[in-house]
Amino acid sequence: MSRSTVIIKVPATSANIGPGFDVVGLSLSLYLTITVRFGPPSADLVKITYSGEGADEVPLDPYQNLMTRIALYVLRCNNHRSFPPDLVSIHADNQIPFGRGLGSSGAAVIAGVLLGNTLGQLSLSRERMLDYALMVERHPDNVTAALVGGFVGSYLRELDPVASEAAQVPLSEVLPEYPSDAGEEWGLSPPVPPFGIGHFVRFGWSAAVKAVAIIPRFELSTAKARQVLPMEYSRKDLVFNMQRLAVLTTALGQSPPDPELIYEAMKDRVHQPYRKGLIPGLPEVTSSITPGSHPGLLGICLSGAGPTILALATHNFEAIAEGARAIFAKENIQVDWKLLEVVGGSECYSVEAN
Ligand SMILES: Nc1ncnc2c1ncn2[C@@H]1O[C@H](COP(=O)(O)OP(=O)(O)O)[C@@H](O)[C@H]1O
Ligand SMILES: N[C@@H](CCOP(=O)(O)O)C(=O)O
Repeated sequence: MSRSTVIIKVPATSANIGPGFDVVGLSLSLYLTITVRFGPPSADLVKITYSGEGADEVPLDPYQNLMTRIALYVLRCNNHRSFPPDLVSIHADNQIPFGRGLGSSGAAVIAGVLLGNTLGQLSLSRERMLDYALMVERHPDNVTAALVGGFVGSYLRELDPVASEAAQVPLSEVLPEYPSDAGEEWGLSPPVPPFGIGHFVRFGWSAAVKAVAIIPRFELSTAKARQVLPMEYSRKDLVFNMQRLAVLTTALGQSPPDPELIYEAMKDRVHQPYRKGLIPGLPEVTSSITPGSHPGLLGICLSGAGPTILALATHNFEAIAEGARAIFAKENIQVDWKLLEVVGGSECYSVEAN
């Protein structure tokens, strides 16, 4: 009898929430859902299919696809040479748009780690799975929120020199682009993650606070949006952000939420000012849509590396989204918008095979 079908469900995330660059993340109600089917052992390569976002552009070769490459990385770190012979197919149904600042790659990384854990029957702890994810996605905000869910703050532990060196391995070595005709020996000894790289805490979240995601119809890769950031910051700008982040992490859990406090606490001087050249209309959206002009709004910022705008609000969602749409329209940018809930973290469960 073959193993039960396994479902892996990973939420979208919005990172930074204004001042918390590379520190805070929020899991949101759009999902990457993977269905993993098993059957009689065979030498055939697993068949990958996609539906939804990115289906027409994502590689379906398991040695090229981000999710299955990560699963293979986890397997090989745990002495499994390849995908198990009873793995028949993987279907990914994806609601998270690519390259928009809603954590599609973070979700794919977490899905890949959970997949590797399932395929190898490894029983990794949640903390250990985070170590694997952080070897691939080096900023913890998206992957931690996608794994554990909610409004989450995280830091990377300072590692001892040996562990630190292991964690600095170039991504191309952690995740080699396996050639499709890769032999058995390819990538057999990948760098195993040090233990306890990432640490996190979940903050309170007021049930009254919803997320309006205003999603421009263009992609911006996170790598490109990180290249425009400076290497150094002034003390003034760092203090500006830290003061706001300290207030924000508690303010978003208070009932009723205070718009005056939150609007100011979602301002940022560490990443948004440098990204405005990549996202026409960004400064006007974040400065002219306010709790005064749009009652119900609490705060507004870039979602992750952009170009999506995240507006946190208690009501008046459509008017807020339409206000942003009008500003982007002046820049000839079309947008879609979605009202999202803050949700729990990733799930992995078995269902009866059919
Ligand atoms: N479900 C997925 N399966 C495979 N690859 C994915 C998936 N989701 C995202 N990716 C890869 O990640 C890229 C987007 O990553 P990134 O630039 O970090 O943007 P985002 O803000 O969406 O995370 C996509 O172009 C694609 O190559
Ligand atoms: N802190 C990162 C977050 C990137 O998030 P993504 O959803 O755009 O991948 C950054 O701001 O670069």
